Amino acid sequence: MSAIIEVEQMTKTFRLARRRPGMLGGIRSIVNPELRLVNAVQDVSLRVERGEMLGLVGPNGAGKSTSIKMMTGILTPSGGTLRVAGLEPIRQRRELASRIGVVFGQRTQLWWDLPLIDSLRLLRHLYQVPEERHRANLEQLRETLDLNEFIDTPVRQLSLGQRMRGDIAAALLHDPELLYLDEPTIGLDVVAKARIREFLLQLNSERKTTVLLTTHDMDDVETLCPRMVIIDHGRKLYDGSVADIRERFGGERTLIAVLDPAELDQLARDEQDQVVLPTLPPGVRLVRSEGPRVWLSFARDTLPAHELVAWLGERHRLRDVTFQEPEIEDVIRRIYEEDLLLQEQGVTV
Ligand SMILES: Nc1ncnc2c1ncn2[C@@H]1O[C@H](COP(=O)(O)OP(=O)(O)OP(=O)(O)O)[C@@H](O)[C@H]1O
Repeated sequence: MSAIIEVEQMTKTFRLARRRPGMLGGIRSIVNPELRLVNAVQDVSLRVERGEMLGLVGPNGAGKSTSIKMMTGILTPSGGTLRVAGLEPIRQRRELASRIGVVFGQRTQLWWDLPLIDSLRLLRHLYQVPEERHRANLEQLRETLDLNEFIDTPVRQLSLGQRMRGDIAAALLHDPELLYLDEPTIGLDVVAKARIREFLLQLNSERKTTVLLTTHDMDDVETLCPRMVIIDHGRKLYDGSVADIRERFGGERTLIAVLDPAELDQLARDEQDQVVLPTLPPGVRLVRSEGPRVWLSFARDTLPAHELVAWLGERHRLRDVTFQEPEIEDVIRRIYEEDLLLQEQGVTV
């Protein structure tokens, strides 16, 4: 495989003038500004192979957008080396622009007052796409993104989901090898989100376009990205699969067992009329019961799931068992709230 993004120790420090209070302070701040440094991105190294779909996640202010802006040549890094599609983003910004597509979910690159189709035609000249290639791409994107019903509508009248589809089409008209998406599903309803995700999967599998997306929606990552990178306080804290992070920080699993109804009458009940199992292996808790169904919670490192099933099978007549993993959304929230990755890596902030 060959890398499309190679970033070594990318760093960005913003210098902000701190305003002193009061009128006199305001004047002093202009004459003799007191500077405050914001370490937005600190020593981030990242390698992305061609054809990958990578999710960049992290809490607000973590440094995701700043990282993407440096990788697209919009912002000059304070340190580190960057190569994207074999180019240096700042020095070869124009060349890079013709090789990558960028979508910022909160902003649009379309002309607000023009019908969508006019924007899509204008972009041909901006990116200098050969006419025939542009025509073929536009035709295909109209079809796959289902743009036809609103392509003659001015952009300002489009719904958020329609505008996002228009923006994605605009970013792909010049056949980029790499597509950056900054929060592509923000504010969209479930149907619109599903549509965008389906399209991105198709784009990646058919055209082999590399996709790098930032998102707060863990469903985006679970559906689209075999690999994710977690950034917090400007540092890369995790690089791996969603399954792995769930395994490491997922806390407790739940086993739902359906008992034989004939056995239910023989089991004790508590004051809420919930079934009480006489014994359970150490580390396993009965969380609740409903009819013949019991919910058992257990830490993934206390005992393997199959052993718990075998243990129950020896003592009860089981009709069915299913497992529930913690929602990835909850796992990630715990990681942010409890600074789990920062602590693990001994980072103090
Ligand atoms: N132009 C700027 N000038 C000064 N500080 C900035 C600038 N842009 C970003 N920052 C600061 O850099 C840090 C990282 O911001 P960034 O926008 O990259 O975060 P993010 O992970 O994209 O957050 P969000 O999920 O909220 O979009 C924040 O502390 C932010 O206030």
